[in-house]
Amino acid sequence: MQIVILKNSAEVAEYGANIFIKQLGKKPDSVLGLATGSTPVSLYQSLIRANKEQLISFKEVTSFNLDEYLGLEGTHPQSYRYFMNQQLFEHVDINKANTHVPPGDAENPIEACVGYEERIEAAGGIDIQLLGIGRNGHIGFNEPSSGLMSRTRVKTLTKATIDDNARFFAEDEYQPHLSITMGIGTILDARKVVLLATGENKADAILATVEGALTAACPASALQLHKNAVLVIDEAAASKLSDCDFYKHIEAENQKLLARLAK
Ligand SMILES: N[C@@H]1[C@@H](O)[C@H](O)[C@@H](COP(=O)(O)O)O[C@@H]1O
Repeated sequence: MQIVILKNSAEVAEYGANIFIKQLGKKPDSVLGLATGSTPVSLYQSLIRANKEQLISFKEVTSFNLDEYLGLEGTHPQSYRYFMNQQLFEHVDINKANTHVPPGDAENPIEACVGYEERIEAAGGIDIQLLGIGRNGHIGFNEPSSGLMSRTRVKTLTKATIDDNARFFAEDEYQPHLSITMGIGTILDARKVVLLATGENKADAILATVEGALTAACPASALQLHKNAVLVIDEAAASKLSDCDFYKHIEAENQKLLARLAK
């Protein structure tokens, strides 16, 4: 796991955005795995800017989002489809027909999950998957106890996640307690994974992800198995790691080596 510790959330967003900008420069028809939540919003803003400045194009991009609330239509303001339209898709030159979010209004959610996996496979698999992390270590909506090889399926949300996300719903509004989410196995199949985390309230989850055991109790710890996973985190999210200086030293050495090889 590559661990990049930066000063603040603005630097995290910029670093993360540059990974995606480079990816699209190298492969304009990339298959992107996208995420929702508040953490990736600034990264999406950087991508929108880069698109407007014609540094990158989304014309040939296909995208697959991690998850969706079960029971919400894509037009519902709290649905993740709506979020993606608002935060990214409507501001860049992407062909909306090539954007995929699990269907929260599927009549048969079980079949819809199988179909989602088939579409990812037909697109050639995900080149680069963006992730946030829940306070309990969830990725997508893979809550603690999720199978480490799981595929896209219906998942019940924990009370902690429902409470954390309650801020997005009005008090009298229906808040779903079920979701459709890519599985941990689906995420691990992506050729590259970029997890962003900022703020002190993510410090325990980051500690468990980086230094804890590989366990379904912390779904993000599965990234320890990934060949090409990078964690981009700020000082606050890194604050419980045992040796931040060592992680920073490794990263500085990595960068030196890359700079030497690029000459
Ligand atoms: N399903 C999403 C996750 O994909 C996201 O990582 C998490 C953290 O969100 P935030 O970035 O707002 O802390 O929230 C939700 O539960």
